[in-house]
Amino acid sequence: MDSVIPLRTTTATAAATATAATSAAATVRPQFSFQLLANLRPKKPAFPLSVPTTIFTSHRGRVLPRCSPLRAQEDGSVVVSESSIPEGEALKIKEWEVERFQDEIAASQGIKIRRRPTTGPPLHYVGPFEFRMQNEGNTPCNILEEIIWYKDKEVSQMKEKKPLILLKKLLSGAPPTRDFLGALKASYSRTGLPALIAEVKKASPSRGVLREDFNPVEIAKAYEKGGAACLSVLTDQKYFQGSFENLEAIRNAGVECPLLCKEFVIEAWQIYYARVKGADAILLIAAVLPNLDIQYMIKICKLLGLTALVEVHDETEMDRVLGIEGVELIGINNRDLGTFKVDISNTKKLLEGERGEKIREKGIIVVGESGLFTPADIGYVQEAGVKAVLVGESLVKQEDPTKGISGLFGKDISC
Ligand SMILES: O=P(O)(O)OC[C@@H](O)[C@@H](O)c1c[nH]c2ccccc12
Repeated sequence: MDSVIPLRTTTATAAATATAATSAAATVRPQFSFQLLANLRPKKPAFPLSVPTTIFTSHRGRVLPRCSPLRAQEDGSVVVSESSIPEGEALKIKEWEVERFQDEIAASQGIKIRRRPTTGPPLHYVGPFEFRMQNEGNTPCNILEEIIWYKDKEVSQMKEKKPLILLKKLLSGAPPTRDFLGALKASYSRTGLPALIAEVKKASPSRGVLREDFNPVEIAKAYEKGGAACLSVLTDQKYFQGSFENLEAIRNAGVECPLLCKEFVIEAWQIYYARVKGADAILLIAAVLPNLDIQYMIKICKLLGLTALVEVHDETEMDRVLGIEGVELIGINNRDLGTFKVDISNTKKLLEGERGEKIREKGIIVVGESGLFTPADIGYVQEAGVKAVLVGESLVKQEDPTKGISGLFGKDISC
């Protein structure tokens, strides 16, 4: 007898349904079968909700059996034949379904970035040649999505080398973290100007290499001397030429400023890893993380003594983040990480009216991020309501980054 496998399932039901897939021939219909989930479904999904049968050919780089166990029916449904799905493959299918469910929750919150490709690269054969065809499901919609897909694979490999249990052991003897938020507040009261988070960044996908003779420790020391309240250190290797070694080296070189680990966090494991490598704060990007993930990650940060800088770029993200408990520090990125467009009036736009009111009521500190080059830019975002700024390019490019800081603020801000 045929049975229907719900394609959108919760984690709890995944294992049970996987067993169903192996034990019975089943008709797969790409629909919700739970009321609760139907409410979460976005009105206009950013990607097709139907399940492409090609997933069974390849999934997350792993090639599944080529003789597909699926047969298309006239009504558009797909029959899964009983004998041809080994249990391991059925579990992979379930895993895929759970991932799609998570993508749908994210999409319902306006998040366009998918955590992984929704279809594996479909294979086509012409004689002895194998072609990979691009489609919407296996092609990143923008650079941010490309980074996240790469990060997902990178983190899985890193986790295998350093499992959480090992990181927790390493943390038991780690020195305490420094107060990132406290340093920003103290600097603002001391200077009356937005506190500076100066960024140690060698390159970026939008600007290429910013500095050839890049010595992270020297740059960090120069920033500290110039009056930076905190530092931000890029740790992404592939797209920003950063590293965790840089973070560790700066921390071990006697720099006292609290350090922000500038990463693309998608899993809690990365927060533990950043802490082990000497971070005092970590970036959480709202364009990538659903609300529950942000809330849960903020709790982990508090547990580890880290400050969470939650980054937003538009009104939807700001409204989401303002509804999350425990947020103390919000960064407004003037750069759209999908298109690279920079517009510093974005900071002003997101702090106007009721949003600004709510931020003040909650005592949240706002950081103006990206595209700040002159004292006029600093004045503009301060006027808009920020108490801190995050600056990379305009400082890292200077021959002497210490002088770069006085140039940026129009005066010496060191103590
Ligand atoms: O170099 P700029 O334009 O001064 O920008 C610094 C910082 O805001 C930018 O590097 C940044 C902001 N959010 C990010 C998220 C990931 C990587 C980088 C970023």
